[in-house]
Amino acid sequence: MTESWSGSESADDAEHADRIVSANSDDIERAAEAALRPRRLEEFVGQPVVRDQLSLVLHAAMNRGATPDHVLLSGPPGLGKTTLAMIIAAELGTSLRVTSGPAIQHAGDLAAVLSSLTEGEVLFIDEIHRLARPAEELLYVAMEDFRVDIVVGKGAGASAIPLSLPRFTAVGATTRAGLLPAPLRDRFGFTGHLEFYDAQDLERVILRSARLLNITIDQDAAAEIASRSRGTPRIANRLLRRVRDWADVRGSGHMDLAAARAALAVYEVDELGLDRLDRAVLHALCTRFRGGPVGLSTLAVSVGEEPETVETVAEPFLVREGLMARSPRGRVATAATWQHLGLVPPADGATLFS
Ligand SMILES: Nc1ncnc2c1ncn2[C@@H]1O[C@H](COP(=O)(O)OP(=O)(O)OP(=O)(O)O)[C@@H](O)[C@H]1O
Repeated sequence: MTESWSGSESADDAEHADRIVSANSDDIERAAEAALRPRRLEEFVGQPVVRDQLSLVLHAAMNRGATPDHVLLSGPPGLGKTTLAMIIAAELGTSLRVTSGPAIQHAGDLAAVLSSLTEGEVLFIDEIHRLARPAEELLYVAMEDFRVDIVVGKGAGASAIPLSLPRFTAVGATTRAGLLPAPLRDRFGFTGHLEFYDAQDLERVILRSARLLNITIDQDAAAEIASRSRGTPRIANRLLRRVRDWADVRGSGHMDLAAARAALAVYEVDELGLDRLDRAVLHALCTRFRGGPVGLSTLAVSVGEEPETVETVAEPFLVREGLMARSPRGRVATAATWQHLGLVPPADGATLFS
């Protein structure tokens, strides 16, 4: 399988990839991740529903000697969409071409990529929801009719010359499936939704990565890292590397439970996987605003962050874990928030006891 890359990070991704519990990654981390990617479907841990459905789609097409339907993979960052795109190409025994929505500025950029495809190749379009509209329209036709219309000339004298394309499989990845226009969504014959991983599956991801990195790790240490990894393999692998650093420098090199706990304490990742920013937000909510409700901007200012950072970086996980609730009047602490911080809620507070 060959692979080429012409992508770019979104501003959002680059900005927050330095957080140890960020689900995003930067280019340096992607290099470290490459060695840990499962290469075949059977190595891909967890996500049994998507794995099974995808296996059927691929094998049915292979049995018929046909090119599989286009595949859309949706789900939060770091759950394995890029990995699955690579696996699809490997299972089909073909090569993978990689691009991304933000890397394609003009329809012509996409036309160039499409016209260089060879028969049966897989074209991976990361962040497909960020494709420019003219490129999107070109993609509809390419996916449906395996054709691009090259426009020659301008204005009234312009004409379109159809160029037929080899049959290919498009694999789109998106963290925001809801932003995809329906005509584009409809051209994918199969959509796989990746879910957050449970602790057992993350433990398997960690044990597998440890094997590949030649690290010996106790099972309870792997379980400890898994339980702090926010349901995300990318975070699990990152925490594993940080625990290995600790074990090598301050420990005996062996990764046991004590080493895992000590390392994660150094990196300020608590037992629920919250980091310093998450805890600062919750602490301010409870101690400065008596559990809320408080507006996002006021809350953000109180922790010295931009509202957007609190909203996009800290809040989704806190809400998912039931540690914060949104109400029409602002952000509100829950019973779990007070409990996690070891604080007692005020008797007349607005805390949600759900
Ligand atoms: N099911 C899995 N089994 C083992 N490792 C996995 C699995 N899913 C993801 N990983 C690991 O997690 C890392 C991140 O995965 P990947 O880059 O595929 O995520 P992504 O969903 O494409 O993220 P993004 O949306 O940021 O592009 C990879 O290094 C990969 O090794």
